[in-house]
Amino acid sequence: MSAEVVVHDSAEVLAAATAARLITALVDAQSARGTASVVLTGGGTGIRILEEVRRSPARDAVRWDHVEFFWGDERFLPAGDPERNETQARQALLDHVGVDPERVHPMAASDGKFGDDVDAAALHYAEVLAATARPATDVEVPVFDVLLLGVGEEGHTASLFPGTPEVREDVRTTAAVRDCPKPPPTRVSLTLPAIRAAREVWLVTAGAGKADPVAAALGGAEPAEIPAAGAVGRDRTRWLLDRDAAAHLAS
Ligand SMILES: O=C1O[C@H](COP(=O)(O)O)[C@@H](O)[C@H](O)[C@H]1O
Repeated sequence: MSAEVVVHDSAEVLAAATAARLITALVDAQSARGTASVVLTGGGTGIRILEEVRRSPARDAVRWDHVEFFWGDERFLPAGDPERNETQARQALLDHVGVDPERVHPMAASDGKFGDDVDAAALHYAEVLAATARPATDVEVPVFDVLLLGVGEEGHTASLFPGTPEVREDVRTTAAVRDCPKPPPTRVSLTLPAIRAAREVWLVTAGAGKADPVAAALGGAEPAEIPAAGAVGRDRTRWLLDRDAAAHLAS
């Protein structure tokens, strides 16, 4: 199944249009199944999308207390640290809509019950995912309706970086990641098998610095070299880009 590519004029339009898509996808999932399940991403574009959802009057079409929230990756920092993806997502959206705290599933913080043991934190998140998995899935994760991902300048997605053992992981659903080239160095990430279990994977990125990894991923790069190339959904894979990020795609 080939990926869909949508190019918007600017990073602002990309964020607003993706927010509109996300609201619609959540409403559609709730109409079909009662609840919706979304995996959030960090990064500049990912958080801007959540801010656009917050600003949209259409956000009230979503039953936010019937949305299950997960994260694709987390920076392993103390709770409430401004660099944590969870902190940023809460400030951008989750603190402003009526979420059910029981349905919000952040990855552990470095001052939480596992202390600074990032392996234990990653293992625990795999257990959280398995606990909400449906029996029908072959990978022990919930069937995510939409899994949002960013793309790094070197091709990373979630916290799966090029040339690392974590991007080659083919059994476990989460990984502890150390020595990341992008700070902070210690993180927890979903693995590619967990990402590929989602119904829809949306890779959302903007800026000229992303043009090379985007072109490489869509040109068929090996996931071990460009991890974003390995992020595909069961039903749909969407690349949502601004013009700068799409600049090196063949027209
Ligand atoms: O560190 C991270 O970076 C990526 C990409 O972020 P961006 O600011 O370059 O868009 C993001 O996808 C990931 O969740 C985050 O932890």
